[in-house]
Amino acid sequence: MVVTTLTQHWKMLLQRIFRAVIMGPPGSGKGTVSGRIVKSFGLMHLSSGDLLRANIKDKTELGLLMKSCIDQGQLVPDDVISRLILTEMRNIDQSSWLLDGFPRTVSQAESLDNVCSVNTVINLDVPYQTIKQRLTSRWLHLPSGRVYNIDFNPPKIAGLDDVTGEPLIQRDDDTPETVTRRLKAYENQTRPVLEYYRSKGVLETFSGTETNKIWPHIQALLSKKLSLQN
Ligand SMILES: Nc1nc2c(ncn2[C@@H]2O[C@H](COP(=O)(O)OP(=O)(O)O)[C@@H](O)[C@H]2O)c(=O)[nH]1
Ligand SMILES: Nc1ncnc2c1ncn2[C@@H]1O[C@H](COP(=O)(O)OP(=O)(O)O)[C@@H](O)[C@H]1O
Repeated sequence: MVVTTLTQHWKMLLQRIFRAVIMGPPGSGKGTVSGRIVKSFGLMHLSSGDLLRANIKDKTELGLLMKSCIDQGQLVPDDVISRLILTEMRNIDQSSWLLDGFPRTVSQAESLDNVCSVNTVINLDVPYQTIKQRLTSRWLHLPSGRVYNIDFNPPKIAGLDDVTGEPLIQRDDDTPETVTRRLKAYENQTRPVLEYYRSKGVLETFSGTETNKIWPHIQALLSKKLSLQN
């Protein structure tokens, strides 16, 4: 008897390449939902924030240059992040993928469009008040990007990653003042990207305050879209 896991099942269905983007303000649950999408559907996951933090941790020239920008709650320059992401995408261009945190400006969306078109954009619409509460209790496993929350999904052992047992950190840009600046940047620079994708007919918005309530709707949408395209 052939036993296939759920992920293998979706990988078999994903013979044609499916390209998705997940958007939403800081703390809306992009990383959390991405983890679930990867687990359920086997898409490759590329997170611009994880990539930037890996560069900072490794003290690359780019990381050192971008750190102050990120710590001040500003977006890094379009040309820098577009080059970084589009280069990384070459490693996964034979697979179906999910971009998390990119594009964040209309200019970045146009750069992506010059390379390929996106099938679906998942937009997490979570109230700012909910976000502010979540981010002060976010903990991160830097090497993997796994996120925890003291209230929502605490690690099994406080301060340690469930999988590796390595220490968790709090992000320098998760202070209340910096979160306010990041929300302003979202409002001014990223919200127009939603309109950009809405006009292309690929935007799917999910509103709510709890990831566990939003997730079944995202799961249903992706099951439908992935079955339809094969
Ligand atoms: N209380 C609560 N926290 C959540 C929920 N969903 C995600 N989180 C936490 O909120 C924080 C931000 O989520 P994350 O996925 O990192 O958001 P991102 O910044 O959009 O990638 C993390 O600490 C998550 O563990 C939820 O439904 N309720
Ligand atoms: N596409 C992007 N364009 C510009 N800056 C970015 C981009 N992605 C990430 N950054 C920078 O990295 C920071 C952290 O991003 P991310 O981990 O996606 O955080 P968030 O939890 O705010 O969604 C952003 O506040 C910004 O400074």
